Amino acid sequence: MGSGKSTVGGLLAERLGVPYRDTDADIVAAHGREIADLFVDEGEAYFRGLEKQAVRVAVAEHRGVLALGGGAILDDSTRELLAGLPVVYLSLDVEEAVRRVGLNQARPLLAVNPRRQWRELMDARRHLYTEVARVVVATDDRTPEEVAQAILDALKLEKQA
Ligand SMILES: Nc1ncnc2c1ncn2[C@@H]1O[C@H](COP(=O)(O)OP(=O)(O)O)[C@@H](O)[C@H]1O
Ligand SMILES: O=C(O)C1=C[C@@H](OP(=O)(O)O)[C@@H](O)[C@H](O)C1
Ligand SMILES: [Mg+2]
Repeated sequence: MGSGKSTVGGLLAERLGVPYRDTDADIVAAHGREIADLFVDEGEAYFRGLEKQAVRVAVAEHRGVLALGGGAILDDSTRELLAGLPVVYLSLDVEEAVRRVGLNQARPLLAVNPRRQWRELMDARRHLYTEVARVVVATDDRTPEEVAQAILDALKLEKQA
């Protein structure tokens, strides 16, 4: 959360001349409810079920850049689905994450004590991000444009003619 997946994903797609898609946006569009409302009204487990399905559909039909929600890789079968794909892990440190999204109402998992919550989530997830990623790109001290360029360099990608 806050590493810039949704922001940089759009820029990267533009640079590559391919479509961009975000599974959180797909869930909101399909269910007509914001992510925070789904968490509060239905609970995290319900949201994770929708997310698992949204990732499946997007990976099957989308050809372009796909941004996932930060918790999508908690699901074993989602990690299996991502194996072999050019997955990018955008990293950042806790202080920068809190600056970007601390106490952000759209992110229910950070709504209370964001610094501690973010640190705990990362301690639990870091090994999963590393497991699924083909490349890791640090986003601290980089603009979204610089992050997009760093991804292109790391994956050795360029726009097709
Ligand atoms: N490299 C960056 N430097 C500074 N702010 C950023 C950067 N990338 C994203 N942001 C800002 O951080 C917030 C979270 O970005 P977002 O793309 O929604 O992250 P994610 O999808 O990983 O949670 C947004 O306000 C966005 O403008
Ligand atoms: O890390 C998480 O568990 C979550 C990350 C969010 O997406 P971003 O990573 O795009 O903020 C969103 O899916 C939801 O609030 C849960
Ligand atoms: Mg996002």
